[in-house]
Amino acid sequence: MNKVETTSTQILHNSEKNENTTTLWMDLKALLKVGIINSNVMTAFAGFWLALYFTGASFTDHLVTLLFAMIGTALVIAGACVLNNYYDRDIDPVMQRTKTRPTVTGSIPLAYILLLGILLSILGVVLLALTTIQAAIFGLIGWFAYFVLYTIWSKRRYTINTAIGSLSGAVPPVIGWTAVEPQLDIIPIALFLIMFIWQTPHFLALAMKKSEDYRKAGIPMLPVVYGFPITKRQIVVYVACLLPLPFYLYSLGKVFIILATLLNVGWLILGVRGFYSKDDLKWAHGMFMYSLFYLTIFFISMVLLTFLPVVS
Ligand code: HEM
Ligand SMILES: CC(C)=CCC/C(C)=C/CC/C(C)=C/COP(=O)(O)OP(=O)(O)O
Repeated sequence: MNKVETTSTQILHNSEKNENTTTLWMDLKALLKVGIINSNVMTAFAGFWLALYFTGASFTDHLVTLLFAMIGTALVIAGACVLNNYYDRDIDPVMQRTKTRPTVTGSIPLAYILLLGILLSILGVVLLALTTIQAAIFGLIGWFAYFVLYTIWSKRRYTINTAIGSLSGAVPPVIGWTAVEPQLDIIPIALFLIMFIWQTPHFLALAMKKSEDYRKAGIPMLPVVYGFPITKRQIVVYVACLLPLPFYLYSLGKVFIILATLLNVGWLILGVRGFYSKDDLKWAHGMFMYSLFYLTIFFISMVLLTFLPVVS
């Protein structure tokens, strides 16, 4: 084979290989739900950081703890997400949003996916146990709440599935805190409550957008069973319940309280406007996008504000 032919064959082979590599990477990202893992590790880090700050523990003395806590949290969440996708392999083909997952396309053998979910979960809990036993226990609680109480028990049966799923998503900040300070106090409890309440508007807005998909898959999300008006009311009530919660974090200072309250009031105004909106799906998309903006600003500002000379 002459030089030119070899080169062009190689280019073709490399581009196919590259495509397969990209496809495998995209499959793994979808399987692990990397977007949800990243943001849950962010809330776990905030819990970790605030534990250092309020106990006066040194950051440099806790570098290994930080590594085990963050990687452990990511792995136990990844394991739960992989097992959730494995369990939902019968309904995911029905929904536009989930039908390209490897559990549906078969691009990764199901046996490997099941094994991966189990191994990631075990490894994650072991790493958390290397910080404190309390962090490992909360990791197990989050895993159980997500994979057993939400995915297996409530997701396909009850509209309250979202509140049950929220128990799991509220655990990561507590994992981060207890990796440093096994004793709970008002700070991790407030972070748990904020995450618990935040998830319902975050998800119900999305459930409105995807309600036809969920109806086809037979999943009893609130907007599927009771319609948009009730869902909009629930979303606004939950957002209103966020208003008092930043005041439990008063020890973070006035700047944080003002910022967090502005975030809450902004979300509430956007929520109430939904009662007068002509385009429910556009409004729901705005509420969902605001939930991600809220989460990021809320948790990053908590950490950054501890660098202020005096947290006033
Ligand atoms: C009841 C609990 C929750 C439910 C039902 C839920 C559901 C969802 C769904 C279905 C999506 C769309 C994913 C897709 O496009 O395939 C999503 C996206 C997202 N969720 Fe949640 N979620 C919950 C809790 C959380 C928590 C606790 C966090 C973070 C701390 C979070 C962060 C995100 C992020 C960052 C995205 C956008 C990135 C992505 O699509 O991967 N969610 N959520
Ligand atoms: C410590 C620990 C394990 C914490 C769990 C953190 C976590 C994964 C929170 C998200 C919870 C949730 C209900 C996600 C949606 O699943 P879904 O099945 O409704 O989403 P899908 O339709 O996209 O599959």
